[in-house]
Amino acid sequence: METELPWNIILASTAVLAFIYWYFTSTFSYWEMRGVPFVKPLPAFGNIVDYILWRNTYQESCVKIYKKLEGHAFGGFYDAHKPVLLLRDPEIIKQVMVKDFANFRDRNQSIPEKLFPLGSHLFSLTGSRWRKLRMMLTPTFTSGKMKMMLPTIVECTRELISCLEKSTDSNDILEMRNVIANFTTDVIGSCAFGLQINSMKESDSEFRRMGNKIFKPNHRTSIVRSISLFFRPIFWILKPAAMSQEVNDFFIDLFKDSMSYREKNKVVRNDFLQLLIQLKNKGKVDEDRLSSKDDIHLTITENVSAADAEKDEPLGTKFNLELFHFYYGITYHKYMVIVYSVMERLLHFRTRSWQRSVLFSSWLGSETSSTTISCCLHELAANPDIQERLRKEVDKVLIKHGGKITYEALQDLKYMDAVVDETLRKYPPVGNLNRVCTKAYKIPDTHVNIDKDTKLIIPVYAIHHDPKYYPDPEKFDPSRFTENNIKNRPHFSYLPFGEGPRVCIGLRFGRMQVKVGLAALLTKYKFSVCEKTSIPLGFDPMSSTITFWPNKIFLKISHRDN
Ligand code: HEM
Repeated sequence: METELPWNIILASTAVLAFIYWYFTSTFSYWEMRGVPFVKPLPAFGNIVDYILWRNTYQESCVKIYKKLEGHAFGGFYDAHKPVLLLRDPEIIKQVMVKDFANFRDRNQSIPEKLFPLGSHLFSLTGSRWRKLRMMLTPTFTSGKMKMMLPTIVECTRELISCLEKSTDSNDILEMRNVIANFTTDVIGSCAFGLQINSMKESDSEFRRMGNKIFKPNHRTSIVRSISLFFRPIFWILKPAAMSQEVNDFFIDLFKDSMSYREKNKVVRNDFLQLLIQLKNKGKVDEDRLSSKDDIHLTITENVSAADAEKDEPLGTKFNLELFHFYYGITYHKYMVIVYSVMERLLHFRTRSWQRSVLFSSWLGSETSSTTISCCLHELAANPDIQERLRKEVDKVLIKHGGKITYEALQDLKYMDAVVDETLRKYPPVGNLNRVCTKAYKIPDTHVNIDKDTKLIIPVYAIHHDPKYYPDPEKFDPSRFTENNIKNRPHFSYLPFGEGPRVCIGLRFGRMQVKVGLAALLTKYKFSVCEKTSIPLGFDPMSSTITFWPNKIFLKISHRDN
């Protein structure tokens, strides 16, 4: 008997397939129609197939796109099916990040607050609300405040050094990413929670375990991330496990207990928690005057029209916390989120000016610092001559400053500055900067118009590895950062902390933490490569679109004189 073809099913399936094909390719003429050079996309995956399939990081996908656009100042590509403009030329980058900042004020990280009221924080805030918070925050990042925090960080190095002692006796091989993350966790514990976490001794501490739940790249967050590239609402529906009540409650209780302990026992320390207590009791924090010319770097120089200023909404009670990073599993500014949420819960009902409390949370950016220190140790181990030169400098400077790591001693570590700069060049923890066009814009001297809401990428990692600016880019060479060599490069070819009014607000805290950690380690220990060290260093493809995690960094550690 002849079976009848199920035409209705065939037609329905064809329509569904046609719709899917249309959905994933309908935007693919976007750049061609605007006369913008672009990289040919693959249906559905656009130009980031390797990232979506976890074959490389987003930064590495951008390197491939950057190379394909060689010879162009900018060009288009597709994030799955979303058109994105990639900027290559330092002059255009400067134009977007500084000169015409008013047209590109926001990041592409904004979150619909109605849908997800806890999603606002300095990194993701947009428009006038971002500007207002940024202006409030800036005075808390002055060199005066940094100087005040330094002893707390130095204190944390003692634990690091003493715990490594055992390993050096037996010439152990250590996974340095983990060791350094313990150190930066201790810094956070101490500066933000006023606690001695002792992560080195108790690497399975609850504090660490909860932190890892949120920030470490994992399969769940990576799956959510990949699927939501195709269909955005998935992002809001499939919340990664990190967003659990357990994690929130843990940090909130911890913070509450530390605060009430201090108040009851009249304990005073130079840290974030102290500033929070000040805020709670006085309604404001004593602000430092801008005390150094560098501080001006952090202030907003953007011109604000009177109309814009009038539109300023108060941050108000709607101004809630950053939990967005939980969703993407972004390892960006570790623990910042925790403090945001803790402060929200604690202060929301107690003080009308609670919203100012978010100022201090931004002080907490340790993931980027721990990536920087561990990548730097990796390079120092692979380049023993550089390690030795740096150690000699540290010795000399410490002798000059009475054997103490002081703020002034850190300023004298000039070669270390070059080593850190070179580390941040080769391994910029934030591998791509992003902006979104907030007001339609014509790229100067071209016929190209950028539509409002277009996403822009500044591919920091790719630029830092472009032989045009950094010959032999895979070579670790701190001499690239002598005054002369810096002058000979276009300014916007080095962007580890971003640029313009949205430059990293914690850059000084980050650098200070990195330099203190390195100085303490080098005075005692020597690092060398071993059979387990992977050269070159690879990256975890599950890293987020913004930051990347290096793979494990195995190094041999011994006493410096061995
Ligand atoms: C080595 C350490 C660090 C690196 C490499 C780094 C890098 C960056 C980069 C590239 C940006 C984006 C800038 C842009 O879009 O132009 C950024 C933004 C930001 N960083 Fe950092 N960062 C570090 C440490 C820190 C620390 C220690 C904190 C806080 C204490 C911090 C807080 C922030 C905040 C709040 C923003 C958003 C600023 C805004 O939008 O106004 N960062 N960081």
